[in-house]
Amino acid sequence: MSASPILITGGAQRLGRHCAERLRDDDHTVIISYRRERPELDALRERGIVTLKADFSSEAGILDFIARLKAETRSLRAIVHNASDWAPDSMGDDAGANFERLFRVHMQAPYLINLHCRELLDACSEPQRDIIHMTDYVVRKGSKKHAAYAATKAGLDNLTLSFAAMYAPEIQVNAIAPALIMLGEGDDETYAEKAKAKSAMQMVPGPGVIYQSLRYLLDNRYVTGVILPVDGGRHLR
Ligand SMILES: NC(=O)C1=CN([C@@H]2O[C@H](COP(=O)(O)OP(=O)(O)OC[C@H]3O[C@@H](n4cnc5c(N)ncnc54)[C@H](OP(=O)(O)O)[C@@H]3O)[C@@H](O)[C@H]2O)C=CC1
Ligand SMILES: Nc1nc2c(c(=O)[nH]1)N=C([C@H](O)[C@@H](O)CO)CN2
Repeated sequence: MSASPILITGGAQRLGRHCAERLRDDDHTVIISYRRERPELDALRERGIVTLKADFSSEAGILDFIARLKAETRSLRAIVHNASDWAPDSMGDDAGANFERLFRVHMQAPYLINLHCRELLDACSEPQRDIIHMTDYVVRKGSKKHAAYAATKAGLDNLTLSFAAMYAPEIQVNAIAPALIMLGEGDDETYAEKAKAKSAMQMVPGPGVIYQSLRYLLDNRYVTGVILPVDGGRHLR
């Protein structure tokens, strides 16, 4: 079992949960952050996954999480910035608040956690330490309905390059840029067919392809500053 835990933010469900469970299968110690308590968290706790509550919608909330993370562990093997809000653009009075909320979870939280938790990665006794940002294919093309989401993910994309340069050679910093991986609960067959048609592979692969990508980055000592597309060939359509 690796001595230093791997942190996955937003690990209570979907891709983050899948990766947390697979990391436990691969004998890593794991810490996840969650925003909302729910019964499903108990199964993760029963597997020895440490769950820390976190709300990244304010700087104070981000800094409070960092303080509690530092009280929980003295070192980290890796940090996976997975927490995210796929909120559509608002055209009403809350457009600014919507943008700010997405800025905080997609950009300010990774930025402050990377800065304040470098010491935890440096304290890891293993030769490789990683930071992985979950971005999105949409960074390349923008979005008519999720412009704030795409812009703040683009900021996270760029932070990958800055932190890779700042933290080399001790810490590797990379991003995974997915396109459609999992459908949402409310997505019907019509949406699914339209979404599948957007990529050359024409499929909804499920979270396994993300864990394969995370595993590649965690196991490769010579990759940093890379944005790894996992998008079924969206750019080919
Ligand atoms: N699913 C897909 O097909 C795709 C996913 N991605 C990216 O991959 C990653 C995982 O996707 P997916 O599993 O669908 O993500 P989810 O939409 O399920 O979000 C993951 C978690 O983020 C947490 N979260 C959201 N806002 C905040 C906040 N302000 N503070 C703290 N936590 C917050 C939520 O916590 P809680 O539930 O406790 O409120 C949620 O469980 C994301 O970064 C996403 O942008 C990119 C392209 C496609
Ligand atoms: N935080 C999230 N980000 C994204 C999600 C999601 O469910 N949560 N889903 C998508 C879509 O699958 C999109 O890629 C379909 O084209 C994007 N980001």
